[in-house]
Amino acid sequence: MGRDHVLSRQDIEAMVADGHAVVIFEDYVLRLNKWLHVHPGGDLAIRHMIGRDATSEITLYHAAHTLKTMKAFRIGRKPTGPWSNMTPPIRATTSQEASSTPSTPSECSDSALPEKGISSNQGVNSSIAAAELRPDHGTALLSEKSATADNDSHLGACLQTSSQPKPNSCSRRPSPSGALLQRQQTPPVLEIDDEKALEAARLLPRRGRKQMSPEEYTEWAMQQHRDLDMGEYPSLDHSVQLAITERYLKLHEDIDAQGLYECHYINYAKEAVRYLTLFAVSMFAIYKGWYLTSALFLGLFWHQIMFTAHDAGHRAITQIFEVDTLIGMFIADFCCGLSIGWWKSSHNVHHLITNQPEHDPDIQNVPLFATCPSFFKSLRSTYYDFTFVWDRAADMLVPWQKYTYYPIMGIARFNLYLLSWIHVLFKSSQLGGSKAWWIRPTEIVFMACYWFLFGYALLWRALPDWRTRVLYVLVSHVVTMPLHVQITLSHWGMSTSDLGEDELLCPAPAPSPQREPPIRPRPPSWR
Ligand code: HEM
Repeated sequence: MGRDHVLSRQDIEAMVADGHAVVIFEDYVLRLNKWLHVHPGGDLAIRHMIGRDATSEITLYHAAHTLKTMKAFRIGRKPTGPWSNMTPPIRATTSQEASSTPSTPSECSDSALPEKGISSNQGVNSSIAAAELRPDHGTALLSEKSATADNDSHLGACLQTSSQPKPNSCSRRPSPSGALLQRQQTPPVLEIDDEKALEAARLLPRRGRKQMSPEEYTEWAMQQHRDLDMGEYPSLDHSVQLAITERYLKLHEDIDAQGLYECHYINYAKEAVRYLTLFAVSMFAIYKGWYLTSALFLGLFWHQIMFTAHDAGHRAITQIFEVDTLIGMFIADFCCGLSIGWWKSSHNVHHLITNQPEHDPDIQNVPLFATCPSFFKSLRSTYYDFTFVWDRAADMLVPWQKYTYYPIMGIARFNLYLLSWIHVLFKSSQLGGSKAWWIRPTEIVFMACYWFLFGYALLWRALPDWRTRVLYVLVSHVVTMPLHVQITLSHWGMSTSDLGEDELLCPAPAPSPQREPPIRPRPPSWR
């Protein structure tokens, strides 16, 4: 079978079901099984795209010469017409949670159900799908199943996988023009076994919050968020999402035409002067014995220079993978003791699957903070391959998060040291070895240099006593707090609802310097 042979949707679905890493890129189907573990962008970046049209993501993240090499992975053409995204297997366990339908009256809402008994294993407002409660509660209730009975067919249609387009509609979100649009893809069919939970979920809106069990409350709160998003943001209808993509592309073209993507290296030179001044003042203060002043300026130096590390991590300075990674490594690992490899691997996943509680490492902070109700049930992180259990510590700490947030941000840098070392020492780096083989060993050397210079030469040799050393460490690290606050506040306040595979996650500009990779285009300005 030639590489130009058109594969049917069924063929592609079968390959995904058989565990093949298959993605769509432009008109072609790529099979990346052997590439997954050597991919310089990490295997998770690809796993989140399996069964999806990854044209935007691939175009955005790769250099022009890399894009040309993609041909080697072609196994055929995709069917003509727009590709309806499947749920990647890595998200399959949580896709049930994405199967929400608006709880406002619609053919799929409670009001469309028989008043009593809902008979239906099938006909539950899928909000309960997210009530995949903790196994230790013995209430992991939900399983995927096809709709069977004829009289439930409508309700079943409300709960189909997004990879199984059905003519029946679940979505009743208005289009920007105000017309009711039909969702082309619909969420999974679920079987609910536990009558109590079923009934509880059905009654949620009618009961006071205080009367709810923790599981009911969690489910209710998650549904509130989904409802809010369904009302606030553009319709999930394919044409609307496509229009958003086109507007992003237009924006990209305009920015490009105005030369705003061009990297003016002189600006980095000016930045460098600023960084070096801060560093020089810090060293001068040490020389003079003004230790806390020195700590203050060292903290300011770390705070400022990380912005350039961020650009380098996005390959946004020279656009050459090796050069930008080396710049990032010098700044992050050598000057600041933090792993750019860790940052790249987690930050790229963050941009590919922004603010989805199970997948985006940037919002996984239980037991210290919970940024959305999904964390109230124990949640497995696909990034850390670790379950964030909602335990007694979370029960105690999270209610106080509005008070603990700033103090914890003050010492957040210590956590970054820890994550960096865990990344370089214990994880077989999530950036695959092909083009990135040298990153991990170089990082270990650079980070060791940092600790030699900061830990030994500065703290141990240059400072007079332990009291000064402790104060120096605290002041220099707390000064960087605004950086952590800025980053976390800009993310944590945004929507975390998973609205399913129809939601646009990525606009599609081509690689250019000084630009952020894809984000969820959630600002209402697109309406
Ligand atoms: C689902 C599809 C894919 C996604 C989402 C993806 C994502 C990424 C990401 C996030 C990076 C890191 C960029 C950076 O650190 O600057 C990267 C780098 C890279 N990826 Fe992929 N990738 C995909 C498929 C592929 C394929 C099929 C190839 C095969 C040629 C490939 C080859 C590379 C290379 C060589 C790099 C290093 C940067 C470069 O040279 O452009 N990727 N990718």
